Amino acid sequence: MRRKLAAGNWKMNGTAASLAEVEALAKAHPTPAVDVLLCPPATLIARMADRAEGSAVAVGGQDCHANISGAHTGDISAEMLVDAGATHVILGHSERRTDHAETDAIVRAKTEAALARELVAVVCVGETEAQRDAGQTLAVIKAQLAGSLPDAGVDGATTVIAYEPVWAIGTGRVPTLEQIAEVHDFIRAELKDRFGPVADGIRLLYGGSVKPSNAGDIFATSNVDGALVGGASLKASDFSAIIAALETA
Ligand SMILES: O=C(CO)COP(=O)(O)O
Repeated sequence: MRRKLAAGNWKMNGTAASLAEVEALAKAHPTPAVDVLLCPPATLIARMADRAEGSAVAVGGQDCHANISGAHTGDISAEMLVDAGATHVILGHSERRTDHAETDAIVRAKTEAALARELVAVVCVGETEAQRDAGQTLAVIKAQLAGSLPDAGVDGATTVIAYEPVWAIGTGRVPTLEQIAEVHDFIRAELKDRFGPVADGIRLLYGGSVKPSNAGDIFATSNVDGALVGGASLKASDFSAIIAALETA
């Protein structure tokens, strides 16, 4: 049985004042029936980890470098994330793939670095609108999974996959439940093909315009084990409602 996961990605949002949201969230869910994760910008990781200590809220990064240290101005290593108190890291988000030209090979190298430092890797895949319109969705997901995941170390304890259709991120547009189920079932089958029975333990998150109003339906969908939430994770009240929907799904 996979334990469900509600993950929030704050992206480039949040300052010290935002940490009050973490305290509110921790207070609202002292013993949640699902895992809860918040991934703030790098500047807030250590402070958020301090505030979340002793609570059920885990803290993660939004990216890490493939190397452990060195001359990489502006970058952060997996080891530094661990040192700051992170237990997870989002890798290969479509905004990183676009803004920083991250290829599948780069995402794979970063994932290897994360797994080597025992960070749970939340690896993101998802098609653009043009790719969906061209009927390429499953082929795109297949290639991203094949290229972004390492051969060794991937299992339910170490790795989470987030399916985030690029056209659904921040747009208020959500795929139909059938479309979500099709992709999630496909991802599960691909993971089983490559990794065998351990693939059954890998959580599959849906991401893209998840709100309190649509979370219940999405969480009832085949092979959806939680969500990677952007905008609606910034306010404790919204994210809390999504956590509650996941707890009762
Ligand atoms: O990209 C996302 C999470 O990583 C989704 O963002 P939104 O929930 O704001 O659409």
